[in-house]
Amino acid sequence: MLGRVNHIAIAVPDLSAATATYRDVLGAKVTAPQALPEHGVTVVFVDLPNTKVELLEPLGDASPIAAFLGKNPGGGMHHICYEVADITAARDRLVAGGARVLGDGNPKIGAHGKPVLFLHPKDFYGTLIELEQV
Ligand SMILES: CC[C@H](C(=O)O)C(=O)SCCNC(=O)CCNC(=O)[C@H](O)C(C)(C)COP(=O)(O)OP(=O)(O)OC[C@H]1O[C@@H](n2cnc3c(N)ncnc32)[C@H](O)[C@@H]1OP(=O)(O)O
Ligand SMILES: [Co+2]
Repeated sequence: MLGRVNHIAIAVPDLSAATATYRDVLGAKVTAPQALPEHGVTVVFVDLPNTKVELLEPLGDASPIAAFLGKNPGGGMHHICYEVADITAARDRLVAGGARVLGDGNPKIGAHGKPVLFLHPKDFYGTLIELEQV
């Protein structure tokens, strides 16, 4: 069911500072910020030879990552995104197996313009999983 790792996400308190660190200290290529109000975050992507790193900061006062940053004020690893070929088939298989799909269970369009879903971290060894249909 799982394909490539599409991205590893790091929640940060200050996206422009984190962008500057990845660009200037780590010498990486970083995309321009993308505001995603429907997801309550602003993101940038660090382009790497074999995957991406997503840096994200809260957007608006109902951000799903606010509590995470409250517990990790300096930032921290937030989620891993795996690619899947058929996100509804993956969701149905996961739900049948007892996994919790977050939100209303229907895929939403993510930063790459593709359908995404999130799986509860408590079902996957303390790791928030995002699935992206490619
Ligand atoms: C889609 C656009 C973009 C893209 O790539 O295209 C993105 O990736 S946007 C990413 C931001 N959106 C989301 O994260 C949506 C899914 N997340 C959620 O629904 C919430 O963040 C949730 C439910 C995972 C946690 O919400 P919250 O922290 O408010 O709830 P709790 O405090 O009750 O947390 C429950 C429990 O889980 C632990 N937790 C929370 N976040 C994480 C995490 N990222 N990784 C691991 N564990 C996490 C939290 O500490 C609580 O544990 P407990 O032991 O009970 O204290
Ligand atoms: Co993501």
